[in-house]
Amino acid sequence: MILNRLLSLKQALSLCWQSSRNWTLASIILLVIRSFLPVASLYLAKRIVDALTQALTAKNSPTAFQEVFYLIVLTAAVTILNDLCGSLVGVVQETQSQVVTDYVQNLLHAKSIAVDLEYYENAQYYDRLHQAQSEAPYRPSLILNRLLQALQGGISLGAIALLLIALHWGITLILFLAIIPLLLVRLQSSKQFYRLWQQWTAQERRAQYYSELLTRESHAKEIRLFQLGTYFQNHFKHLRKEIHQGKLRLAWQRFRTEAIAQSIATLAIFAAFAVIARQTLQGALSLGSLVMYYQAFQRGQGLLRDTTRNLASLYENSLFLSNFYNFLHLKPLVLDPPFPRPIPNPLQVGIAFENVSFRYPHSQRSVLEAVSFQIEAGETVAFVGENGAGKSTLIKLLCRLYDPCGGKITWDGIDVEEFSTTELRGQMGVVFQDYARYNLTVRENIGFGNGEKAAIHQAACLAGVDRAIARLPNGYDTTLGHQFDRGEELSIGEWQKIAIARCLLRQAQILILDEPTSALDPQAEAEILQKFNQLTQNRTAILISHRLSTVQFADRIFVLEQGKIAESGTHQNLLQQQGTYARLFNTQAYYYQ
Ligand SMILES: Nc1ncnc2c1ncn2[C@@H]1O[C@H](COP(=O)(O)OP(=O)(O)OP(=O)(O)O)[C@@H](O)[C@H]1O
Repeated sequence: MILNRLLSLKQALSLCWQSSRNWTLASIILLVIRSFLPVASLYLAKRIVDALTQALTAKNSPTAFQEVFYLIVLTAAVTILNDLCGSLVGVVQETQSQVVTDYVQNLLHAKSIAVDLEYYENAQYYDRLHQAQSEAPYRPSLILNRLLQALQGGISLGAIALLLIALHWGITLILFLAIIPLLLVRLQSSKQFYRLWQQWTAQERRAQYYSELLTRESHAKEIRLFQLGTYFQNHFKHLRKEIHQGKLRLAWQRFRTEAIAQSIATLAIFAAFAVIARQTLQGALSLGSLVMYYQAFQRGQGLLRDTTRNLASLYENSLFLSNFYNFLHLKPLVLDPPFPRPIPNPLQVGIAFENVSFRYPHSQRSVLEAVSFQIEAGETVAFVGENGAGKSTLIKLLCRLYDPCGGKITWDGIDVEEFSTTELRGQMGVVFQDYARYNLTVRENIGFGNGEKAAIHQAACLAGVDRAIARLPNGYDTTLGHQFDRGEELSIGEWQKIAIARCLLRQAQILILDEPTSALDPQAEAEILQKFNQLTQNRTAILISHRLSTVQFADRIFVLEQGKIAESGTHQNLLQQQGTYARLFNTQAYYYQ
């Protein structure tokens, strides 16, 4: 346990060091300077009182005021230096914490990209992500600051302890022991807070979800139409109230235990003060020493209190940071082989599914069962089937967003697990059913920094969105969506065409269109289909669609039923077979008559 905490501290410090060496060094230098200043001013106060007492006894000594004046100037200089360092610490800490926060955010983003898609379909992942995202960015610099403050307090305390030991070692020991209950109480409540915070994560996330529902454009229409606003607001308020009540209960509990522990420490200080007051009256101590010891007690108590707070905070921060490391240590399951094989380019034979079975992680339901088929290089195939038959799942497996639970997928006979995932995915141009809409310029939406102007324009023409782009105020440089200033919204069909253009721009060997024309008007659909041969020239293409008119041009059509290939053949073959395809086609054709 203690080892884990120490490891967390070490990791946090190395994060600070890696992200901001110079600022970390500056913090350490300021720490060293500020550690010795309180003791210096204590010592100077003693010297001033003693010099004054001597001057009063010696009466009219010409050098007496000179010495006192010199000591006062020195004390002023020490105080100014202390204030200056205090202000500098503020600047250094703020800058450093920004640098560290950005660094940690970068690590979080890099990990979010690297983890498998599976994690995004798992509530525990979101809990972890939320915990890491909400706490990790600022905890490492807080750890460094607390550690520096604890060290600074420790050094100052050490120096004060040396002063006090000269007075009486027993008193010093009692003063230090008296603070231990406070330290234990604070460590305990830090642990308790962390435990409760972990329990609150799911509630916090749910509350955040309600808040997003209420504030995002995506739900704005339905919320107004179905009058869901108050419903979500009440849920949000209820959850927040529960969390607040939990926090308040903890704060009261913390207050009660800390008050008792704090009183023990204060009583010890005043008992010690009574002892030195008695010694002064007995003439064993000078008045200057009395002042110095009194101040030493006061500062010592303050420092001890701060140090316990810093230690408890260090402990708490290290607990919170452990979530971040848990997140960083998530292991991807879709792995690259140690020595990836070059990907066949161009594909000679084709792609094959050999007895592929699949079940989503955390699900008992089998989605694909021993599915086998071959897609020849350059061929255009289509997958059709009812909702939930497993069509999109096939595509996810093909892109290695998941690996099959049984069987294998091959390219020219080589298992796809032998290729680098990045290279494999680089060979695929995919338009998913739930394609993304980026609130960026048209050019970025299609090219993302790749592709010449002409190539982007050509992709837009092929996808049939060039005319819509021409109507936008800044053409390809128009920002799309409502998120940012002067953004222009497109229709769903136009967004879909932009996604198709994005896919076409990639020089991918395999073109995959999952419901490519679901939002397109009949004219646009007809145009895309006419161009389809041109679009898939020299490429292998996979088409998924519920509109059977869209797929009849495919070289071969596979009908998926409950995770199995039920039929396959050309459009004409399948119609002649009088099976599921013929039934679905005739049903659709009937409604068009
Ligand atoms: N991420 C997931 N986790 C668990 N189960 C999933 C996940 N995605 C899909 N499924 C399940 O897998 C089955 C197949 O889903 P899939 O999306 O492949 O169907 P589909 O044939 O593409 O359907 P549609 O025509 O509606 O797009 C469904 O029963 C669905 O509930």
